[in-house]
Amino acid sequence: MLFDGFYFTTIFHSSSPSFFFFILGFLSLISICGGSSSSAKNKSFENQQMAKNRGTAMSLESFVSTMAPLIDMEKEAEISMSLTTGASRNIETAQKKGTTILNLKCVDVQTGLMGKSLLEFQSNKGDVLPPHKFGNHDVVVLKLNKADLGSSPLAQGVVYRLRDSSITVVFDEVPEEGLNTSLRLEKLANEVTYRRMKDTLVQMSKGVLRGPASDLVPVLFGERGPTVAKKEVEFTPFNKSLDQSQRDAISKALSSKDVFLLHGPPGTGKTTTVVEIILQEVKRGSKILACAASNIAVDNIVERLVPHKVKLVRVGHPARLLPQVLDSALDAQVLKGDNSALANDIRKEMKALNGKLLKAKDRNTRRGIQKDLRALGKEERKRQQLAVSDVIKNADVILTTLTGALTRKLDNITFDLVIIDEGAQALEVACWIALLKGSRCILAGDHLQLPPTIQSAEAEKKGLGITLFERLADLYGDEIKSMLTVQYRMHERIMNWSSEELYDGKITAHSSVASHMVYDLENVEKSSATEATLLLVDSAGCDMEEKKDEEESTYNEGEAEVAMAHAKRLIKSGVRSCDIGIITPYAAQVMVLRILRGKEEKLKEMEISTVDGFQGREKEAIIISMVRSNSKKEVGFLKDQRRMNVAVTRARRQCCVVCDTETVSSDAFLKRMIEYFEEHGEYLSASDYTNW
Ligand SMILES: Nc1ncnc2c1ncn2[C@@H]1O[C@H](COP(=O)(O)OP(=O)(O)OP(=O)(O)O)[C@@H](O)[C@H]1O
Repeated sequence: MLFDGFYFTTIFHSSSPSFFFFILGFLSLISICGGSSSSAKNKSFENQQMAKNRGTAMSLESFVSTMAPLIDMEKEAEISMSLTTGASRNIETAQKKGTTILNLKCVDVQTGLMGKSLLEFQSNKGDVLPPHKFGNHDVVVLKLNKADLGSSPLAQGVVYRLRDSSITVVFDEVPEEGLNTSLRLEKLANEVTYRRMKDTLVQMSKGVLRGPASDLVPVLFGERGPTVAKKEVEFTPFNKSLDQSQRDAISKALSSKDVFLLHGPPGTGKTTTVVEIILQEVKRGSKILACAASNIAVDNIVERLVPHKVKLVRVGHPARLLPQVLDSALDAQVLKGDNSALANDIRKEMKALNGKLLKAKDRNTRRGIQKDLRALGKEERKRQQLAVSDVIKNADVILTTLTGALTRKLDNITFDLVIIDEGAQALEVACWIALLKGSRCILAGDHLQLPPTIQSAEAEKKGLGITLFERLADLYGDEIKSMLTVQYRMHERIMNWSSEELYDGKITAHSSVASHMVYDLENVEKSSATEATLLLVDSAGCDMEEKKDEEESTYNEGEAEVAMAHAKRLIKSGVRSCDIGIITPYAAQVMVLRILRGKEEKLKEMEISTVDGFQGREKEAIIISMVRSNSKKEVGFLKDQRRMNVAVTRARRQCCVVCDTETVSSDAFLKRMIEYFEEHGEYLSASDYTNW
């Protein structure tokens, strides 16, 4: 059974992709990016986006009053998608929607992640899990399979690992009973995130003008212009291989006194540059809060800082961290501290006293023990808090997700600099959680890739999706922004399409990648499959119409077969399956592709994902299945230029697009893309694969 295109169908009403501007206190929506016209080739998207408009400044007050209801809308939209409090009151419906996984058995229990319990679940039948919307780091509850809706859970945990046939969840403790029976997992709406954003808005409406960000707030709301050091800061790089655009950006960042935007198109070393900025700032004696919207982006920075022996701490739930950064985790460092050892001794003492209390018969003795226990409890909490604050105070760099920055552990800690990576993928309100803690900020990102995912179409329409990065780029333009211009991922033919369409042709390919080919990879032979850099496989006229599943999500079985066939050709020429990725805008198509992959042992390691799920990643060879093929020539959200930009730029050495050119060419932007592939790449008919 196929099912819903998940949120993508509901979130992105991209038949008219639009960006919206605020105008002084009133929410005024001005579309600056409607459907492309056929003569739009030279009208760069970047220019449209960057149309400088100082009139778009928005007051703090109007920001708060506009965002508060939008956050509520977004929260409601997320909750209505979840089972327990949402509209779907039936467990089978919830499984269909993907918010519950029924009929599970616990197949493994392990201890790890600083004393937590890792439980692995598989389907009772032992095969692939049913289609679901669970993702890494989601908060879930475990229940007996047959338990009533609304019944209390056996335990609440965090998703740690997801495989096609199993899901591993981290719990604080192993549930005492029920593990031997049939179980189900329910995904919870993440209300904490919304609460934290609302708390931040409240904070912004009150005392920010006295807080650490008091000088920053007026600049970010356009009341006062940004300032820079009189003399551009010179520096000796730690990373000797930085290119000129990276050096220029770092110098500009170090010279900025309040705000700087690092614009990093795909593969241009944005994180490399962020890491160098952090190292330079630490050298200057700054205390830095480094954040990103996602855990993985935060961990990427941690991983790259560790070899430089920076005093850093990663704040966050251990289940959400990459295993390789666990040593940097706050919990791990706290355990090593003196105060933590003391707290531990106190807990032992309390355990012994509790034993005595159970045996004590005399009232006075009992009272005395209880008094001691209270005092020890207080001391234990104090030592525990001290252990945490010792680590935080000692660190030069604290790294956490944006929402993680609201933890009590960071209360009253102020920073000289707040750095936000993936700044163009974070809600502005979420950015403010971190920004309120510092007097200066640097945002890194690319507003020409996909923006944050928004569940509520209405909230999106009313401007929730406008990122701070985008807003500041509009407000101040190049005054506060530098773009990285050398990319280290793609063959230049793959890059050129993106560079011309979205970045004014300003990107160049580094010589190490400019002409690299699939057949240059170890053990890969030259063949018709590996010789192409760009490959267009056309399904027009091949009877491969798209279909809709019962929840109106789109898939295309014919195209999926063709994408698989191309992957098999690559593997036959020696390409490792882990070096290939198939991406598609539609989640229903992901399911079709995964079912096909399940039939082929040699394709096991090949990743299949939505485009949105693959942002920030790369593969040697990428196969894009566009799905849309219909007589009305509807292309839906394929026409969002940012989504196609992300899709194509995931490829290092080969990008293969499988599509119905007759359908997708109805959109001018996609038509130009098809023409580019035809002109600079190879063209095959889908029938060349089906008759293979
Ligand atoms: N100056 C440089 N010289 C050589 N290689 C570089 C340089 N800068 C970045 N790279 C390499 O380019 C690759 C991408 O770098 P990085 O991960 O910093 O990019 P990014 O812009 O953050 O990526 P994404 O497009 O996923 O956002 C990495 O392998 C990195 O080592």
